[in-house]
Amino acid sequence: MVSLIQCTNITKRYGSTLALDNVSLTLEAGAPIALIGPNGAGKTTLFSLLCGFLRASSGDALIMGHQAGSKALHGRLAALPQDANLDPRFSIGHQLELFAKLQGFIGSKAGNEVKRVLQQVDLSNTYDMKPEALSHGMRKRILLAQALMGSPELILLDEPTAGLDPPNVKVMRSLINDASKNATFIISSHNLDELEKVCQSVVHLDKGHLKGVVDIHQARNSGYLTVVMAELKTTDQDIRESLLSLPGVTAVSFNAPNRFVLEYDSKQHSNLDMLLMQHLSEKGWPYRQLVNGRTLEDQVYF
Ligand SMILES: Nc1ncnc2c1ncn2[C@@H]1O[C@H](COP(=O)(O)OP(=O)(O)OP(=O)(O)O)[C@@H](O)[C@H]1O
Repeated sequence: MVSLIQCTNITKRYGSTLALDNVSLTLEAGAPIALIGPNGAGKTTLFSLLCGFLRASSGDALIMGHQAGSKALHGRLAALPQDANLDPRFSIGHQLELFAKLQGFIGSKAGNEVKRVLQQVDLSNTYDMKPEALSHGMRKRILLAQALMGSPELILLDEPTAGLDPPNVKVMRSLINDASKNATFIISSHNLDELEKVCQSVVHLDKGHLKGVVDIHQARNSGYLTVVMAELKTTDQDIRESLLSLPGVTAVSFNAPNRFVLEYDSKQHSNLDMLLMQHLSEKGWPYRQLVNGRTLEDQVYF
């Protein structure tokens, strides 16, 4: 079977800057995939290479079996760049129709496709409006509609929720969830909490290197407990020493104030959560939340 994306030894240099360093990566179609990494990690560069906007200095990127940027991918891949914008001069319907025509929709089919994608993002009423009449969240949804045009199989979204308030983030998440039944999304973002809610796997870049590809939920649920404590009068060190005495506990790490991740042998000690609750209660250390597994942030950055 042909993989959705197959990158082999991709290197990209901008002059003396090495933006991607020998990245090899295979991704399959399916649930949304997150692309993460600190500023300058190479995320936008990787997106641009996959879209065919840039050429690798060396290495190969195949998308659905075709060279990135090749004509065979026309209409099968779409991207929403981080700085994408709408033209303030034209109505939403007008500019989306133009885009539909560029995609190959002819005559009334272009208008029908625009109506279809506007309906998909629940903004049919904006057809005759100009961008200035829309909120930031609505404009992002219009840009998502543009990416959905022609029903591409692969959609790359660069920071789709940047600058959105929580209700709009939720709407965007739900739209992506619905659309991911028919397309594979790769989403680049710094919002790990949000990615965790939408994506199944994570591609982690750092300084141009591929640090790994993680299946979020599989890694999350075996052998880790995340505990958020109420305010404590004791030290992290006291808690760590005390918890390390519990059966099967191998490590306790404090990655944020009042929050720790406990690592344990889940095969031998499947009921550690119960023991932990009892232990905390005996010690008089009240906790707010106890979750099986680790957050995405803990998985990739600690
Ligand atoms: N056009 C360019 N010319 C020169 N250097 C560039 C260019 N584009 C990116 N770079 C450099 O390449 C490296 C990777 O940049 P890139 O934009 O791909 O990272 P990123 O992970 O998308 O960062 P961010 O999260 O800040 O958007 C950085 O060191 C950046 O300064």
